[in-house]
Amino acid sequence: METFLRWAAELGVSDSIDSSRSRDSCLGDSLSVADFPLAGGRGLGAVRELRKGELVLKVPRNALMNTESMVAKDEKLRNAINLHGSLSSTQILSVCLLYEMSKGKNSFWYPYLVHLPRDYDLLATFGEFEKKALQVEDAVWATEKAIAKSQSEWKEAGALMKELDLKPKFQSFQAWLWASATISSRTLHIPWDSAGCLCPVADLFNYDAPGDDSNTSEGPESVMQTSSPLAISTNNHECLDNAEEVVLVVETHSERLTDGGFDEDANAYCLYARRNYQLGDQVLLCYGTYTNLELLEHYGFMLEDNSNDKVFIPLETSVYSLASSWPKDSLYIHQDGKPSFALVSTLRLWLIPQSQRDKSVMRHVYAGSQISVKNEILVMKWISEKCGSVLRDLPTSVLEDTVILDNIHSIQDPELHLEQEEREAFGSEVQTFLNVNDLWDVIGFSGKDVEFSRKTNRMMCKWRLSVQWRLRYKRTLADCISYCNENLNHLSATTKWD
Ligand SMILES: C[S@@+](CC[C@H](N)C(=O)[O-])C[C@H]1O[C@@H](n2cnc3c(N)ncnc32)[C@H](O)[C@@H]1O
Repeated sequence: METFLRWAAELGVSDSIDSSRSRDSCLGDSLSVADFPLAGGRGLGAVRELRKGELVLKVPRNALMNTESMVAKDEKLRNAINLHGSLSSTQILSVCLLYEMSKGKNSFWYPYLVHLPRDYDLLATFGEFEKKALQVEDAVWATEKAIAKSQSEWKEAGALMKELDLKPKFQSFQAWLWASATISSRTLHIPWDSAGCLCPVADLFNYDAPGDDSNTSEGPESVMQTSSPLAISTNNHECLDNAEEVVLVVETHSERLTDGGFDEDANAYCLYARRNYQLGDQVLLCYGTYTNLELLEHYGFMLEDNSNDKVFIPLETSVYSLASSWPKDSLYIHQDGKPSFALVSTLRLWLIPQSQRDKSVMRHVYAGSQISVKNEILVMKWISEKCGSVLRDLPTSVLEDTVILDNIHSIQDPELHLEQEEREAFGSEVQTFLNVNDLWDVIGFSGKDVEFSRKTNRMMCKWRLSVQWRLRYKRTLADCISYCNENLNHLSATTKWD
């Protein structure tokens, strides 16, 4: 890491206001590399108090790794790419990255490349077992789509990789998955290439979800390359009774979701503090607004506490056609269990007989007000029953998933010795994992001095992510049922007095 930080300093990467001073490391004045086991692992910590909006890192253009900068240093690469103009800019960047990796120590970016992760947990890298462990149809489908997309992009890029005479290991699908995951999870946005750029040192910032502070942040634009689908709103639910307020929330949320960008005048990537930090705090970057499934797809992790998470429940086609005023993806349940403004409004309308959908009813619906207590009871009952039926149809319950996560933890813990009875009590999913990986003997060893293979470790990490994701999904549905039931109690009390 020291060699890398010295190399970066030589290129002008700096976390200091006085970037003219020559230094042994590009960090140390504002930031340092540290481990944050509970929030992204390796990341950047504050070595002093940082003020919101303050410039914390500058990476000059000559350090950025993008198609243009790689091609400029290599004529063979330039000529080959010119022959394959039909590939997307992301495919070309992936090939360039693999080509640069294949140069080993001869690559200009070698000191940076050796510190890239070896493995990723993005959906496209999931095997059959981990994919199935997601359980929820939408998530399984998103995984299949991500895998199929990677495969077809890899095949399309095959001719260019052959042209470059890459060694077979750099042409393999495994290598392609690695390169495209590196690009998906680490590139920053640049105006001149839609594939973005790899930005040494700046790609060590871990993720902070845009929260309440995002709309008042004074820092410049946010930066991560992967498109950030803007949420309709993260907290519009609180505005149920005022449709105008909802519009305001949507607008302010979409205003500022970023913490830096390429500065033409400075000819450098500039990163700013998105809030105040104390000495030792992890300094984070907002890559955009993502649900947990999107975080898994583009970055290979999820957040237990993600105010941008959304749970979609199956709705009748007639509900969607009624919801023409709201996009389909606005009909969801917030992570805290509250149904979205659009979902509640649409159901209010859907659950009232067509003959009664007059102007005054429509006005109530669009203003976010309840139509009548009777209608509101139907809405809450409907949502609660739907969530219940989704939960019942899934192969495991919240409790079973909690036990499976504990089992995964025990299997991963090198210190823990599992007694025979404990092993025999494993459920069928854990047993399948142990069978597939031939691990029954290994987990019985005291102190587990036998190490798992890299493949087993990777599979276990992805499996754990799948279980965490589906458990979070189920908890949201369970919280939604509680929310509806509370409302129902309140509404029935009201009707008693009517
Ligand atoms: C741009 S890199 C950040 C630096 C990265 N931790 C490293 O060691 O190189 C993005 C990756 O960091 C991890 N990450 C970032 N933020 C995270 C968070 N809040 N929780 C868990 N993992 C996170 C994910 O693996 C993600 O794909």
